[in-house]
Amino acid sequence: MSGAALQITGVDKFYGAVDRGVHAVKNLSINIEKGEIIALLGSSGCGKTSTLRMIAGFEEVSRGRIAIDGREVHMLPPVKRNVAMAFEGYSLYPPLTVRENIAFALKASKLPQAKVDEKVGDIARLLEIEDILDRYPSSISGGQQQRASLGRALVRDAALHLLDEPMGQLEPRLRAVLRGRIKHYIKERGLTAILVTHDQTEANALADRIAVMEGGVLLQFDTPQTIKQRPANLFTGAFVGEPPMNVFAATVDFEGDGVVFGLDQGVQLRYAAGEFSPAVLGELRGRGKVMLGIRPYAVRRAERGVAAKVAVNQWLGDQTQIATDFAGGTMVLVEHDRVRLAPGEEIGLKLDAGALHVFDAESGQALSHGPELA
Ligand SMILES: Nc1ncnc2c1ncn2[C@@H]1O[C@H](COP(=O)(O)OP(=O)(O)OP(=O)(O)O)[C@@H](O)[C@H]1O
Repeated sequence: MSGAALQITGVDKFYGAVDRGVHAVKNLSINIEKGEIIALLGSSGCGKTSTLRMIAGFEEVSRGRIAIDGREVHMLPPVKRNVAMAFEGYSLYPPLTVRENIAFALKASKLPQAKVDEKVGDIARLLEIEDILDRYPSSISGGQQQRASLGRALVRDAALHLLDEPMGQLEPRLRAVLRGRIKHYIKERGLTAILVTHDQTEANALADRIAVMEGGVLLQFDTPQTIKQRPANLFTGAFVGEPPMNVFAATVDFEGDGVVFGLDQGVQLRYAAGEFSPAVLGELRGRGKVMLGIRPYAVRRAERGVAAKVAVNQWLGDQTQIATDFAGGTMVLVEHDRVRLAPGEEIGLKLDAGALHVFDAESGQALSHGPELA
């Protein structure tokens, strides 16, 4: 069973009757290696919390199997699964101080008191909660409770650390600082962690691999870089990346030695056939329609490019985001310098073949990324 820390095989979750209730997680299979940090990423209601709760044992598995460290656990209660959890609603014990709450998690390890004190001190420093260690949960803020709960989970020795939106209540500066520290802490100790988040920055910063979910279905499970550069489908392409990928419906035609994508309002994007591999050309041939995606960072201004009209131009202090009216929709581009363009100005856009993502018009499955097949 090699180094698999977690194996989820064909798992379904129904709330209510099997096959009739709410189908929250659909035929999920996923393997996680020891020492990996995984993010379950998706919009509200996509099934990520249900997945985490099934791993923890707070929700029953309707179908399928879950194994931790090679041992099937889906029939076991939470305490028998050897998992440490920081869950919203999995609250601190009110009669114990923050220090006692965190130390309590170390009870089973039977460490000498000095060692317990050291561990509690270390994690409190890391999470910036040293000053509230002797306070009770009812007298600290939501963000402090969240960090205390995270500390309680992280100090524990466990096969899996499950973190549900662990920094959701923290302000952005603290969240950014803690992300780096938590990642370092987890990696240094070789822990295996699964994080639920709807914040892609958090997923990108913390995770070795991201599982993108939508409608209870796992859409892609890969490194942050691959998900950005080679999204497996239109949903992932549009969901991951900020600002989001520009997406346009297009017809495909072959004219002479070239490929022509026809967009709304008669806009045509023309490419030499040589800009795509023969396999991509084969994939495009015979397809009436596709969806085209291009990231805002990859859209370039060019005098003789395709016409677009500036709608909104915003300088964000470190980048300019320009939204243009283009082919009956909106094409957003990002430049690193400050760009002075007024709304209503006409500009030309260049969409390099190398930056085009082509998706099937019906299924949304990726067909090609730049010149290569998906
Ligand atoms: N106890 C429940 N009873 C019935 N349906 C539920 C229950 N819990 C979740 N669901 C439904 O299951 C689906 C998945 O919910 P889940 O909480 O797993 O999503 P999520 O991606 O974690 O969302 P969020 O980010 O909002 O927490 C949703 O349609 C939700 O309404």
